[in-house]
Formats: sequence, C-alpha cells, structure tokens
Amino acid sequence: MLKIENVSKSYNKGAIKAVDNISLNVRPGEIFGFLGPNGAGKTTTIKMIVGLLKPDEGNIFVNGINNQKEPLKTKKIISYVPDNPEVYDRLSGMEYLNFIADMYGVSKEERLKRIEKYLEIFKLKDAVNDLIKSYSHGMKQKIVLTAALLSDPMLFILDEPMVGLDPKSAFNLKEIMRERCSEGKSVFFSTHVLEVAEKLCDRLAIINKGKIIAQGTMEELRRQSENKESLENIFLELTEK
Ligand SMILES: Nc1ncnc2c1ncn2[C@@H]1O[C@H](COP(=O)(O)OP(=O)(O)OP(=O)(O)O)[C@@H](O)[C@H]1O
Repeated sequence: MLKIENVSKSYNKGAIKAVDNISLNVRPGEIFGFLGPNGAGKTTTIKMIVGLLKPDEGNIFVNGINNQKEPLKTKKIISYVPDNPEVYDRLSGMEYLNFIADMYGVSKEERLKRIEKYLEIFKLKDAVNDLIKSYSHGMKQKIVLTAALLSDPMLFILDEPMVGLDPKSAFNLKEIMRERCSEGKSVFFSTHVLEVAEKLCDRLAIINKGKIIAQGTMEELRRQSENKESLENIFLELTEK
C-alpha cells in the first residue's frame, strides 16, 4: 500500500539531513506506527509521503503509484491529518466538511452517511453548524479527523493524532483505525505514545537522526533488542545507542 524506497531529504542546502536513505513498506490492512525522538525525521517523512515535500533522492509509491510522477492519483487515495491542523476558521463545521468532500468528489449519499457516522462518534452533532473559530482545540481536531475520513481513504496518515484528544476520543480514533484495517485499508501514524503504538500497531519503525534503526512487528523488535520487556525499553535502548 505504501512503499518508501531509499528516500532522503535535507534542509538548508544540505546542512541538515532530516531523512537519510530510509526504506519501509506498509501492507494493506496494516496499522503501522512510526516512532522516534524529537527531530528524528517523522514529520519530514510524512510530508514527503503526502506530497508536501519533494524527496532529494528515492521514490515513494502509494498503491503502486509513484507520488512524484502521479501526484493527483496518489492524493486521491490518501487522507492526511497533520500534527497541527490548520482549519478554515470562518467556515462552519458543516461547510468545512462539505468543502473537503467536494475536493475529493465524494457523492452526496456517501458524504451524508459518513458525516452522520463520524459526527456521532466524535459527539460533534450539536456544534457542526457553528463557526469553527468557536471550537475548542479538541473539537477542531475532531472536525479535521471527520473531514479526513469522508473520502474513505485507502491510506490514512496521521501525524501525532492522539495529542490533545480526550481519552474517549482517543479510544474512538483507535477503534476507527482498527475498523479501517479490518476492511483492508491501511493506517500510518507517528506517535510518541509508546503504549498506544505497542497495543495498536501491526508493525512499527523507529527512526533516529534520519535513519530507520529498527522495523518490524513487536516480536521482531524484541529480538533486535537486549531489553525485551516493553516497547519503551526497546525504544530507549535503540535510540540511545
Ligand atoms: N523547514 C525546515 N527547515 C530546516 N530544518 C528543518 C525544517 N523542518 C524540520 N527541520 C529539521 O529536520 C529535522 C527533522 O525534523 P522533523 O520535524 O521531521 O522531526 P520529527 O521527528 O517530526 O520531530 P518531532 O517529534 O519533534 O515533531 C530536525 O533536525 C528539524 O530541526
């Protein structure tokens, strides 16, 4: 579903190598966790996957399509929720949802069904006709999540999705991720919450200083580490080397 091949990215004319020759593969029906300390290169990688940044080297394929060569085709099957979503404050929640559904060409029937479903899950029904600028931080996050789900993406990409969500909303989001994967769709998300990653992900990759230092199932990561008890121990051991 997602294949990253030997991808590198530098900033400031090569002075900062943010991502250094990484490769990974996310399969259909998989929840894939992308972990790493601050400044490791997670957001830079995600921005390259969704087409906001261009890799200096390497290729990224979404469902077999090269995202540099056919950006619109790949964007159609991806939804992306950034770590700090910017929303159109002067729209109401419903106007924003319809705008995103229009951009993705979602039919009236499908959008109504999905809007109803996710507004119910995220308890946003009463606020959906209010202006987004009146929303709390968490409500803004939830309207962005709802919008991202309207196109029923094959690949759902989230950068630090649990930050700012209350426990119930975080639980609901995890259920949504699981449901998508049971339907054969894929989820790729970055997180600092190791407990969530450990419980939720089918496979994980750990990035440190731009390089992938471990990748695989929890079982496979345990085998690569001497300190095998929890993902926290494995993470600390591998990133402190
Ligand atoms: N626009 C930019 N210009 C210059 N350097 C940048 C830019 N964006 C990121 N960097 C640098 O690239 C490196 C990787 O940053 P990135 O944001 O990808 O890390 P991250 O793993 O997402 O970090 P965090 O967990 O703190 O969000 C860091 O050294 C960062 O300072």
